[in-house]
Amino acid sequence: MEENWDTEIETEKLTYIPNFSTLETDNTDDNYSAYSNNDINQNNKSERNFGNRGGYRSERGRTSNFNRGSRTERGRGRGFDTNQNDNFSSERHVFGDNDERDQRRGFRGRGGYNANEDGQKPNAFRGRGGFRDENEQRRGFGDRRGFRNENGQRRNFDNRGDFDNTGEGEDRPRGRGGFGNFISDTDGRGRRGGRGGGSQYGGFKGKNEDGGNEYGKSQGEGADKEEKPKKVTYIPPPPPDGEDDIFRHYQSGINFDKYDEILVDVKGKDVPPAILTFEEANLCETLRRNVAKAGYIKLTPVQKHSIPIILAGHDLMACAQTGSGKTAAFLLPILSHMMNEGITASQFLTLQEPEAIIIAPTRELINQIYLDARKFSHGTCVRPVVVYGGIQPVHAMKDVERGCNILCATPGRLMDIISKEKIGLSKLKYLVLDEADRMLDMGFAKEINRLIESPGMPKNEERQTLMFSATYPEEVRRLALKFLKSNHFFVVVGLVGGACSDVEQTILEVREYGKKDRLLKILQNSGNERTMIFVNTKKKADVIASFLCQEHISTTSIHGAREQCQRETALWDFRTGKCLVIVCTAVAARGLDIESVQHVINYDVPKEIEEYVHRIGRTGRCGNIGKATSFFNVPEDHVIARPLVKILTDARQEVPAWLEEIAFGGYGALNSYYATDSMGEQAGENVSTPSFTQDEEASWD
Ligand SMILES: Nc1ncnc2c1ncn2[C@@H]1O[C@H](COP(=O)(O)OP(=O)(O)OP(=O)(O)O)[C@@H](O)[C@H]1O
Repeated sequence: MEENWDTEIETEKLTYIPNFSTLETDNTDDNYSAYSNNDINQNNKSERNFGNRGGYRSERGRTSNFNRGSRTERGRGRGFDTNQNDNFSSERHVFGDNDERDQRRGFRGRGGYNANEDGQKPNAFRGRGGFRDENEQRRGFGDRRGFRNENGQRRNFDNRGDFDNTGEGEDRPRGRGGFGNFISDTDGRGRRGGRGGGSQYGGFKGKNEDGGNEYGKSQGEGADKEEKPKKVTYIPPPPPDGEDDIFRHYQSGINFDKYDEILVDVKGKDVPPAILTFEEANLCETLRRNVAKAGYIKLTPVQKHSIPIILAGHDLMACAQTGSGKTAAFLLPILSHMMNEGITASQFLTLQEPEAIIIAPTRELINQIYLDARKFSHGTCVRPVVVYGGIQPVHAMKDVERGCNILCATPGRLMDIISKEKIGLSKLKYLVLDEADRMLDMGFAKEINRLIESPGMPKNEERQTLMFSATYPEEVRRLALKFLKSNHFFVVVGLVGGACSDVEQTILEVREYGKKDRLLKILQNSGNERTMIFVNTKKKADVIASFLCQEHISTTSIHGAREQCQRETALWDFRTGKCLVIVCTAVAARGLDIESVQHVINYDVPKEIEEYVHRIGRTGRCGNIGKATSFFNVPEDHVIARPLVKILTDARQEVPAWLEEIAFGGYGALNSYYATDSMGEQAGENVSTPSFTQDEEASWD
């Protein structure tokens, strides 16, 4: 989690400035996930790709995509279609058989990669120059490129790398070279097969490595020993400036008014009375105007109860269902205070002392909160700033120096910027932990403790501490007390940790080997629904995304091993509808507010029930309805059966009998399940081992 800021600054060199308008037409930087490598791309965009022989076999052993070209009959004439110079970018890639599009295809049976659209100009891998044989003659990706093998010979996207899916669906990584790093063995051989490998920027680490390799720390056995830490050069595009963009919002749904029926419990003494309208909040004129422009007419329950408590200067822990407006519940009273009491931070001081610090666990979420803060403070003198991992630190610091009243930050970057004495804490009045239970659990507790103990941090009694989440496991609630005043309030809208009642939940019993087929059927039958698919590992996210691309479903992915630029592009593609499907890890489970997500699919059921609640809460937001489908693989997921049944029951959802039996039938039920599974097969035959272990995305920041 700790980021090596010095390294980044020392080697600072701006190489890439994305521009969303370009990104739409030029996908060069959103190559598909792990394969993508801006490192390579930015220098010579045409020289990237995938080996036509490095194959990805489908579950039944058919070689469909990333084909082994000349080696297999079926493979001939197939491969990647890229209409543009991108690889694996979400939408344009079609992996099909011969058709007109073949003209421009890379990775064809014999042809290399005609990177240019017109096929005229040979970029690296054109003509017959694709991958040849194992003696490395006439191998595509010419010898000007990286990807050496373990023996130091240059190798590109060797056919021995990549993905071979053996028969019954175990996505088993093999591979020694090139994009072997895509899915590599645990032994690390071939991982990141050499300099220039995709792994440094968004490539994969092996199973036992942790996420977020934004500095390209290469640790695998097969890693090039000379490899230096990579600098972070990404500068996110400036947020949109026009009013239309700043205030863009989606409509609240038909169930918005039903929020009023949810019971609210406020624990604490002398509770300030709830407000019923925005007028009662006594916001200044500019804030009121901004609230109206944002499309807010009526308060949600968490807003009704939290705003007066915060305005009265109290500490607060608030729990309300996903998508019910918690962000505005803390932003509006903080801004209102600032407007009434005045702000002090001034421009062009190297040490900025913000009045408010907001922390959230993921980069994308903190950015979203920042955009909300920017929206509500539009036209005022309050200046919100955002800092998070994966972007050029110098850029972030310069932005802070321009003046910072509200600092939105991920914890690691926050601690870095404090230790660099760019941010002082002596004027801090509000400390907000969004997704508070996540911020206080094992993943981030150390950072939060360090923050609280930082020099200058006002004591509990001298600052206002606000915590928001849809879930609060009991042990976290106990931990939270340490950071709150003793007379704090606890607002509970509905049930603590309850799922959003506007999401229709379906639990399907699916074994590991059957998940792909099931997923495909669901997506093929669902028309054009915007869908988020959650898996438990970064590797699997890419595997499933490539599988869906192969099946002509425009898909992108977001996870901790992708470069920040790619993560943001993926999210943008999904938000704008360029890709209808996004495959995600836990990194996208919390807080993200994306319009019209109709369906959440838990391809893997998460290990913790809280994450389940947050994941399915990406749909059914702000009174809109949504649905969530979860593939419950009994051998792997039985542990979560009981809390899952509770969540379903509390949300008045149907509980399948088999799930109830597993949840409450004890070992007997499980044993009988193993003895004869639902398909009537004998014990053991179908008990799959997980393809991948869950790789905790602890370093989200
Ligand atoms: N009073 C309101 N009227 C209309 N829209 C609202 C109102 N309050 C919030 N919204 C909108 O509802 C959506 C969800 O809000 P928000 O992201 O704050 O939810 P949340 O409770 O923080 O969700 P999560 O638990 O997933 O983080 C946003 O698009 C937000 O702009």
